[in-house]
Amino acid sequence: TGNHWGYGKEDGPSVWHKNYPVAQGDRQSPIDIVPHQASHDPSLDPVVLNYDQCTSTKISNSGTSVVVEFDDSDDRSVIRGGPLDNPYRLKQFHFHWGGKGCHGSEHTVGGNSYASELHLVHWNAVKYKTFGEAATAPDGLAVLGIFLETGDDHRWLHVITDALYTVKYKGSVADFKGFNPKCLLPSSLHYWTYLGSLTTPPLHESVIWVVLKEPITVSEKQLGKLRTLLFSGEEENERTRMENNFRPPQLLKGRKKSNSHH
Ligand SMILES: COc1ccc(/C(C)=C/C(=O)O)cc1
Ligand SMILES: [Zn+2]
Repeated sequence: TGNHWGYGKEDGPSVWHKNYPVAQGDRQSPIDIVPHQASHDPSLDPVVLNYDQCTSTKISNSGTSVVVEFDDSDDRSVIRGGPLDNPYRLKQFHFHWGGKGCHGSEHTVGGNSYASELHLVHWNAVKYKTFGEAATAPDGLAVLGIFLETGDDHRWLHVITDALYTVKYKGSVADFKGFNPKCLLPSSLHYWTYLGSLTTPPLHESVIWVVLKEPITVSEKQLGKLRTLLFSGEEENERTRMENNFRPPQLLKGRKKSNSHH
């Protein structure tokens, strides 16, 4: 039932346009970010993250990624400043990653991809009443993208990877309280920004993207734990490991190169 999409040969990014024609729109994400072509915009303010009162509520396997949800009933956890005219409330974060040793980020930088990419999804609760409404508005969502490169263990990522066994199968949900995503930020909030879209169906062109220039470092072992998740549900015969759940870069279609805050 419903529009089943995924990352396989038959249901992957190359055929999403059949059920979601906006996939061929003129502000689709992700994109290849070309640093030297990114116009440096001195009027761009720093991005500010107020995650201090931020606490997670649950973790789930959406069938396409692992998602950590937040209580977005007030403005306790917001992103503001930068290219944003309002504060945007944190709703959830999720990851995209590759297979063993190969790349898995969605945005690329000068044609190079990272091992993984973390997306913190926020919505404009000043202008819109619900997340669903914001998700279809041109300035409805702000997604903070953070690249993950492989190296040493990340000292806090284990809090997430140690909980993955509770959400192995599509559709599983578990309590996941008290996690503050502040611990997943790199030291610098220097960023690129551009107008784009969701990178999974329904691919709404409703996202102001803020992609941090500095990656965080995680170990191959920690990434490997993401790959122990399954795309498939507990009742399915096929056990398909969750990996390569990333959409490749899309055409700029006349968009100006990303703006850059030093
Ligand atoms: C209204 O339905 C939605 C479904 C997915 C999403 C996201 C947040 C997609 C993505 O992360 O690319 C938003 C709304
Ligand atoms: Zn994403």
